[in-house]
Amino acid sequence: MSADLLPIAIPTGQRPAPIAELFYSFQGEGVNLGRRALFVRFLGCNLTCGYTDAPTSRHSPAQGSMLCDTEYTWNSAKHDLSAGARHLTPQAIWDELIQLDPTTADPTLPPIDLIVITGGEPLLHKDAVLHLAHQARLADRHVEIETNATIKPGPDLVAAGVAFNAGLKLASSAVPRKKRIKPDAIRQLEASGRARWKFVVSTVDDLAEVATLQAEFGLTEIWLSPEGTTPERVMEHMRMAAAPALQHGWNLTTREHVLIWGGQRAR
Ligand SMILES: Nc1nc2[nH]cc(C(=O)O)c2c(=O)[nH]1
Ligand code: SF4
Ligand SMILES: [Mg+2]
Repeated sequence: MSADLLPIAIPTGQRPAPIAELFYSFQGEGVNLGRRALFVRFLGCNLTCGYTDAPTSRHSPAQGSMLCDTEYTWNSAKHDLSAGARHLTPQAIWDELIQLDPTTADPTLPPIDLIVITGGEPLLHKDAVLHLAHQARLADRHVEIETNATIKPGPDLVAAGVAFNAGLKLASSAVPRKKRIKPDAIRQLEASGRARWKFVVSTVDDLAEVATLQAEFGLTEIWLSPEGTTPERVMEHMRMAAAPALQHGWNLTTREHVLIWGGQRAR
């Protein structure tokens, strides 16, 4: 980890935050694809991908083709959010992560140097995320935050040295543009120099919108990610996106956990 970062001040805020799951897997997407990682998944999201508004019943039909693959973190009309969820202080989250790390039980194993913080939208729980980022830095582990890029990360989190997998949502999510495109947040993330822009794609219309957003906001590092919770859909959308990605100078990730485990939770 680079030594040019600001000094660390561990915040004292230890308000409990809602956790959907903690798990150990491979980072299934992006620049660290295939690396072993410890995952923190927070509950709650400020968007409703697949729906224009928060669904009111379990039968509310989806309006978008891009569906959220973790509806169990926010869609209370369809899921009992309290089932299996826990409220943990940021330090308790960190302590459990360390217990999940197989290196803790067997120090002969190579250490896990990556922590992935996801949701839902993890930046709704910024104090907890900041605490985890500081602890990770002290332990010389990298942090990637999977965010929907609608919330400004703030200078503290940027100074903590985390990377942002900034998953801007497209029209195919059915979320109104005003809610999913927040120019100030996008600019702050881009200016941090630590944002990789991730777009979940399944159609050529999605690709055209990626090009428009890239030009509008001057996004530098773009990753396409194939929509889907089955290996077949992931492969179909990778094949659709491959040639345009090469042509535009975009990277293309797979979703390794879907190829291996389909849509299973905590994988
Ligand atoms: N293995 C694995 N890698 C992931 N990368 C980002 C994930 C996410 O849900 O944000 C994810 C996930 O759910 N599983
Ligand atoms: S931003 Fe992510 S977690 Fe939130 S609804 Fe959209 S896909 Fe789901
Ligand atoms: Mg996922």
